[in-house]
Amino acid sequence: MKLSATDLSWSIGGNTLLQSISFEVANGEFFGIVGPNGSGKTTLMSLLSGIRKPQVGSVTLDGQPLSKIGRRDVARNIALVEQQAETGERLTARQAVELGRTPHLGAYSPWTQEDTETVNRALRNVDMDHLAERYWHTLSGGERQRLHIARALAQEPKVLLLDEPTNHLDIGHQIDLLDLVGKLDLTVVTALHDLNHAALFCDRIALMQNGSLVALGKPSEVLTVDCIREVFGVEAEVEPIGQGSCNIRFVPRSRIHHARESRFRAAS
Ligand SMILES: Nc1ncnc2c1ncn2[C@@H]1O[C@H](COP(=O)(O)OP(=O)(O)OP(=O)(O)O)[C@@H](O)[C@H]1O
Repeated sequence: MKLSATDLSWSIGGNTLLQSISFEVANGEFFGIVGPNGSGKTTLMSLLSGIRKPQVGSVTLDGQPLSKIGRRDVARNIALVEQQAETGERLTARQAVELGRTPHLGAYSPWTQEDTETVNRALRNVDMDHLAERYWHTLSGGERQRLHIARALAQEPKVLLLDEPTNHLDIGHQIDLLDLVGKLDLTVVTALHDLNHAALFCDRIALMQNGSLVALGKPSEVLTVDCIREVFGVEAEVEPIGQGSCNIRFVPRSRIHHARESRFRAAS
């Protein structure tokens, strides 16, 4: 399913959080949103998911404005994993994932064996099937995060929106999760902080700064030395590795100064 943002703006209390954002995410694309803290990634996600309504502009799903699609149909098509989602309920891991089936259930479509299988598959996909009967409050931050993803997978959406999905996960589960999500037959939009992960997994990247979209393209087109310096204030070496991807090596400022001084001492 194609997801489009056209001229999106959003303000609160006189502060402009998003300004004139436009892009299209193709069916099946893995699309990353990167940018420093406070650049507007979460705000953008909330508009793309329909949680917030744009004050200016529109979000469309296969050309149809979200505002014209009923809440239930939006939930059947779009799943959002929020950055700080919590549940205060006394639920087991399995019950938390079963909530993902809610948009598909109704008076004439009760729970079936197929729903159970969908939930089992989602639990297996995030490596949480062995903890399915554990209570939520007994699980670690990373295990809970994996369940949030499983709940979204159980929803069987066409578009998966992830706001920093690798938070709390160890490196093995970070890579497994992005790999899994990339292989699903879904349109994926994910906010990511790790630029190397964005470069490795995303087909294209949108770079945000102060509520504006400042670059859009393949990872190696967006994550250039100049762009990383300008937007993140960090020095880096970038090595293109083909197919629009790249490896980034960050260089702390103190080491740059140190290297320059060493060269100076060697020359004098
Ligand atoms: N309800 C609100 N009222 C006022 N300011 C807000 C509100 N929500 C967010 N902001 C501000 O808007 C800016 C963008 O926030 P947002 O959460 O979208 O950024 P982000 O890119 O997701 O940041 P992070 O990487 O830290 O998660 C921030 O400066 C934030 O403080």
